[in-house]
Amino acid sequence: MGSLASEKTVVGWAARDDTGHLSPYSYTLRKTGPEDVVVKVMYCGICHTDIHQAKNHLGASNYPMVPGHEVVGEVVEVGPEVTKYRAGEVVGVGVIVGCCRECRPCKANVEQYCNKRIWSYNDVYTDGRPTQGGFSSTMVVDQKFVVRIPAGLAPEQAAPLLCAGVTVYSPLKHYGLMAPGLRGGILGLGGVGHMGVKVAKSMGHHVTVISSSWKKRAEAMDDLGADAYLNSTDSNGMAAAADSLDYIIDTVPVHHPLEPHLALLKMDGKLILMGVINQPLSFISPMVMLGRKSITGSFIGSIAETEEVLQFCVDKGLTSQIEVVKMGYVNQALERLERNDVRYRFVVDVAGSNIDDAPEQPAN
Ligand SMILES: NC(=O)C1=CN([C@@H]2O[C@H](COP(=O)(O)OP(=O)(O)OC[C@H]3O[C@@H](n4cnc5c(N)ncnc54)[C@H](OP(=O)(O)O)[C@@H]3O)[C@@H](O)[C@H]2O)C=CC1
Ligand SMILES: O=C/C=C/c1ccc(O)c(O)c1
Ligand SMILES: [Zn+2]
Ligand SMILES: [Zn+2]
Repeated sequence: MGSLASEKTVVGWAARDDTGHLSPYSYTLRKTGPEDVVVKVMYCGICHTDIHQAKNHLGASNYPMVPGHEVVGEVVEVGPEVTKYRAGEVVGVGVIVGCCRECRPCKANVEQYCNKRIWSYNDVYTDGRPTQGGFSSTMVVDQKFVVRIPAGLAPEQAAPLLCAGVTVYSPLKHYGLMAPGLRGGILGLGGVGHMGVKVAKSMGHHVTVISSSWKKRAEAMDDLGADAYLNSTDSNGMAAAADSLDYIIDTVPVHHPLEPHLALLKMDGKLILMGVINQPLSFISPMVMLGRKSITGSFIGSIAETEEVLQFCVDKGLTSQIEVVKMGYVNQALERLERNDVRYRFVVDVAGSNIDDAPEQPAN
């Protein structure tokens, strides 16, 4: 309880420019405010968005930038008005750490859609400081944006649920796509996609993985439990699967054609875009008109949905498939993620990496 007497200096691993290379960086955290929770980071997942941001794919990156938004840690201190958490509890932090609390999305508890949302990194907090993410020893976060990690979930397992997990859960819930027996497609079998297979299977769906090669076929079917597998470059297989899916969760992080995937949808089917792509995607209008199909997008999930997906995973005994690495490996991990060489999520063991001892690297 109580607030820190002074600002605390911590070490995070920051990108200094659009090479996206991370190196140790010292910065100060704000003093613990009345509603703040101080989180000692244990684990942080690596999402493809961390590459987009560190490498400035969206043209809005500010440096130094400490990425990381799948954060699990231990509460080490709370502000005097914090009611939800106590020191010693294991908690999670995701993509959003602030919102206006007054707009329609905020009032509807879908604060991720608030136009005044504050991102957990590459943003500016209400006190004017840059926000910094979870590849750091410590974060200070408003209790509203902190979730409890339920008993029965290992902290490193929980990390990918805070972005990848809720990102697939939220649109399935919102669009009424949780009913058993639905036929779903997961386009792009990476961090988000593999959670898509697991969550959709747990809802009782028939799940087809749509991948860019044959490489992941055996693991998709045998390890993740997918029911069918399509290689999007196999036009015969794609044609045979036309008009078969109720929805597709599209996680591809680069420009790609939509029409071959729209053709897989049944009447009223939904193509749900997840990938952050800074170039226009295109399709001819009959591809959606002749079948009343929809193309939509979805952005992570709310804090309430994050709590729900964590409990959903406990209840269903659902785990993420992760490779745990130390912070010293983070640049290799980012490179491997970018070249599609991870099954399926890297999680950095931040607490086990002694990052406070690392000498700071000069900015380039
Ligand atoms: N909307 C939202 O709220 C969220 C959006 N995202 C975004 O979703 C996208 C996917 O994220 P994530 O799952 O972490 O990414 P991953 O890199 O883990 O997975 C992406 C998958 O897309 C496929 N792919 C096809 N072409 C490429 C390519 N050229 N380079 C890399 N992968 C390719 C691969 O699957 P295969 O081998 O099967 O073809 C790959 O495994 C990103 O753009 C990310 O920013 C992430 C989280 C939340
Ligand atoms: O990984 C989570 C963030 C996703 C995201 C979606 C859209 C967008 O414009 C971003 O900058 C990030
Ligand atoms: Zn993410
Ligand atoms: Zn708002």
